[in-house]
Amino acid sequence: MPDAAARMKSEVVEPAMEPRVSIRNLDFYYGATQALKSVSIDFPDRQTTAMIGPSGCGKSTLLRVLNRMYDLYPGQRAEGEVILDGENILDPRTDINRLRRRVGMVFQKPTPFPKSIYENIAFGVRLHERLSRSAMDERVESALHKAALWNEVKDKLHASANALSGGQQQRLCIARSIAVSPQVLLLDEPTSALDPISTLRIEELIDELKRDFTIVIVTHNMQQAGRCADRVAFFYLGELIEVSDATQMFTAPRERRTQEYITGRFG
Ligand SMILES: Nc1ncnc2c1ncn2[C@@H]1O[C@H](COP(=O)(O)OP(=O)(O)OP(=O)(O)O)[C@@H](O)[C@H]1O
Repeated sequence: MPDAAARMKSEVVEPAMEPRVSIRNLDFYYGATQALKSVSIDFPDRQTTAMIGPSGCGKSTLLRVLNRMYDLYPGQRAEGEVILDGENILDPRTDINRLRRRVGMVFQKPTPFPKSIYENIAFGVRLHERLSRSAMDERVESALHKAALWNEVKDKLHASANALSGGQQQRLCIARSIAVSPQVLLLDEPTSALDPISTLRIEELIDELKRDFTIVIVTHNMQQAGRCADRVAFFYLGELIEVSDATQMFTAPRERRTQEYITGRFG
């Protein structure tokens, strides 16, 4: 593959819509190990971008950069630019609390707090806003509606979130993230711990949510990327090899390595 990665660095494929996030020449290091190499990519507003690639290629690392999660770990550092609404979020002066409200994240394994369903949502909202009791009730209900969970939990809002099924817990985690009205929603393999029916519900939900949010999803499942994503980015060994709209990516990828990966020849 002659210089495919090098070409990508200079030739950022223009998205069809205004980017919500623009990443330019992003390098990321775990101590001496470089996990991302000069990555440049745009995440368009109100679209879903799926990040695919073999284990260890840097997908989760890129998500962790988008909300500065790596800040919690000494020795991890990012260089380059990640522009969100005109602001480079890698700037040390960035208000991390505000950033995490603007960029929500949902993890592979559902991670509800050991609290009631209601409190799982209200807790995060209180970190950022002071709402009256009735305004909070409305916020909780609206987030649960948006996460397609309201009908299943409306009669047991004060029951423990731990009593929900795995799929319901994951939708609760999505409700918790969207309750603070983020601009970007990061989903790190959100269905890999779920059964096929719950997976389908989350995929339908992602389709609904992209009307309001910019969504970036990491998935190992090519069918899922094909079903959910408007655009797909293929990473290999820390480099962005190719980013295209989903149809092109799965029917006529430009790079040989992408084709080999999506047809299951490695990874
Ligand atoms: N805490 C860490 N310390 C050192 N190296 C790390 C750490 N976390 C990840 N890495 C390395 O960074 C690279 C990228 O890892 P990352 O988790 O981003 O890959 P990934 O594409 O998300 O993989 P997977 O699909 O298996 O989740 C890998 O080489 C990995 O070994």
